[in-house]
Amino acid sequence: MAGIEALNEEEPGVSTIFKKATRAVSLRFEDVVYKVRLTKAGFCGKIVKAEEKVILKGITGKVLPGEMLAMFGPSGSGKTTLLTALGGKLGGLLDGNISYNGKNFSNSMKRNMGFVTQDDVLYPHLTVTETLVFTALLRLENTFSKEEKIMHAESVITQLGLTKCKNSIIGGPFMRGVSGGERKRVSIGQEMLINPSLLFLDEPTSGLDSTTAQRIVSNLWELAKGGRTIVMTIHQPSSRLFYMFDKVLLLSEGSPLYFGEGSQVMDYFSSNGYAPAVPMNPADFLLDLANGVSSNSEVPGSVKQNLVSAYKRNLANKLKSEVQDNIDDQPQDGLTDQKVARWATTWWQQFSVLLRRGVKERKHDSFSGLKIAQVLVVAFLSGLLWWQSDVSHLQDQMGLLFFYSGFWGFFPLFQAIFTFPQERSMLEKERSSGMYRLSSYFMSRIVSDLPMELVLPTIFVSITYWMAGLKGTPGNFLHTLFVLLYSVLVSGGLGLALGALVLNQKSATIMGSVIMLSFLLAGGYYVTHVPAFISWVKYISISQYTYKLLLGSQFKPTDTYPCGGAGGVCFVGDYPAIKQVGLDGQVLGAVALGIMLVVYRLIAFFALMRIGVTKK
Ligand SMILES: Nc1ncnc2c1ncn2[C@@H]1O[C@H](COP(=O)(O)OP(=O)(O)OP(=O)(O)O)[C@@H](O)[C@H]1O
Repeated sequence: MAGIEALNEEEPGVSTIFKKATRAVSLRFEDVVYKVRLTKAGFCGKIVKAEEKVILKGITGKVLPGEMLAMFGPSGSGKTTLLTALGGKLGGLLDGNISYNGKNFSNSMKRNMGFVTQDDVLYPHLTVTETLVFTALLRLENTFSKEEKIMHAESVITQLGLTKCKNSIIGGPFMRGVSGGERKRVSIGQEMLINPSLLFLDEPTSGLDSTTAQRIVSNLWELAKGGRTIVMTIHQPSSRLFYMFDKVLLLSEGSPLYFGEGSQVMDYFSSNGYAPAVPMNPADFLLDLANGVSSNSEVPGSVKQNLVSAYKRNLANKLKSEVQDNIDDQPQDGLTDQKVARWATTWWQQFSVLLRRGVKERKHDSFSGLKIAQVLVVAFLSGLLWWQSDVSHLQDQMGLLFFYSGFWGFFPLFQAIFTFPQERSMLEKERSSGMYRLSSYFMSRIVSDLPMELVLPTIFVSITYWMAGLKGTPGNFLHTLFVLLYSVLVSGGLGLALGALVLNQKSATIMGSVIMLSFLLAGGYYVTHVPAFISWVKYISISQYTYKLLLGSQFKPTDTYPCGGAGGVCFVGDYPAIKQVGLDGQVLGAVALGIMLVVYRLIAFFALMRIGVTKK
């Protein structure tokens, strides 16, 4: 392992933390079979055909503390599926036994396990240090002080060779940030922070140059030698990487072709009549075999068939008895779910860390110049159009109030509708690793979005109200502003609920437009004589209640407006279009909006509960 030492010399500080695993975990899996049901939808989405596809066809093996297992196989051979199953993240039609120190997957195991997915799920605007510090604050137990948690994050930065880019942002598709290799190391660092006893990694080296790949696998090798159990999928590692793996699993179309010592894999295939014609990288040779390519001039199908039969003949039973061996002699750490608290930190800690992280991540987006410009342009334009209108143009003033309810129905709805579809993968990743409660995440998200939600409509009303010459007393102004802010929160809640229910930006946007348009049409401004069979829509219309409350903020039934010419006046309450909506029932309108405000948020919360649920 001279290569590893050389790399370690380059990185002072390597191995100074987390030398040993806190817990030893032996992972055993026996006859793991995974099926999916493929459905074919016919007319109107009706399922006309359902068939089962077997993705994993009886995989058996064990990985002990201190060992590193690499899973090889062509694309689509089932590596990620097996990794996900072993990581306790796969439900559905999964058969066979998977045990961790002889026990089923549990909360205590979840807290001791790291899982690095193939795609890096990271916030693009946070720096490397911020990303790791926030993760440390959320994932490390309260036996560490805040300063110690931050120190751990910094040690991981040093250990993974990220010091040079620690203050760079992660970046994203439209924003230059750290390199792909550095991003991958940040993802691994997030898992290393908790000093996991069991670490799963899905293609940690894909897309990286061989030196960076070597560095990452060396780090993992070191972690394994500290008593951890490491399982990874990997595509075509170089030969020097290949020999770092203690154990190797070769898959082809879901069937195992080999499981055992990495150092013996070439001998095994030679003894079965498959040896490379020229010296070559063992990983390339294994991949050729799994693809049915051999120098033995056989037809591809028969190579795979022969190897599957050879596995059944030579390895299947041997492995099963090895997996059963010493099954009761597991590392005993006495940790049970009863002894391990479900969460590493308190609700309040989670809330405040998530709030700070959310504000940092979204400050660019929330107060983007474009958004502010959009609101300012519309505000000044409507201020000019309604310039110094007065009660003699009652219909115009009603039009402005209805425009308030429409614009501030759509705007917050479309701000909020993207929230959860965009956060879905982050929520999935973090919730499945038991990082925080859904309630602390949800509350932090709502609170961190509040400033933007409330500041923009306040600016808007402050501009248009005075330009348009609405009632000039502070009381009337504040009344109008509060009604509008209240309605903004309700529309935002509807957006959150739709986004959380559908989790798809496109569908949620279409649904949002249709619903908001229906609310607007039923708002009482465009049509006042609605047939009885459809008039119920107004009772669920945010626009109708907002419009009613806005009218109430400006007019009393006994207010007068000029009518009939020659100095005649009429009561505002008798104006037909106002009479239809009614200035009475203001409290009921406010209560109805209040109910919607709560209900929409509850719907969003319960809809999110399905995200990141892991198999127990
Ligand atoms: N839920 C599912 N429904 C249908 N097919 C599925 C499902 N999950 C996995 N598969 C199929 O199972 C096979 C194995 O997928 P998997 O992602 O595990 O392969 P892989 O070896 O990790 O591939 P890659 O190296 O490209 O990541 C693929 O053919 C995939 O399309």
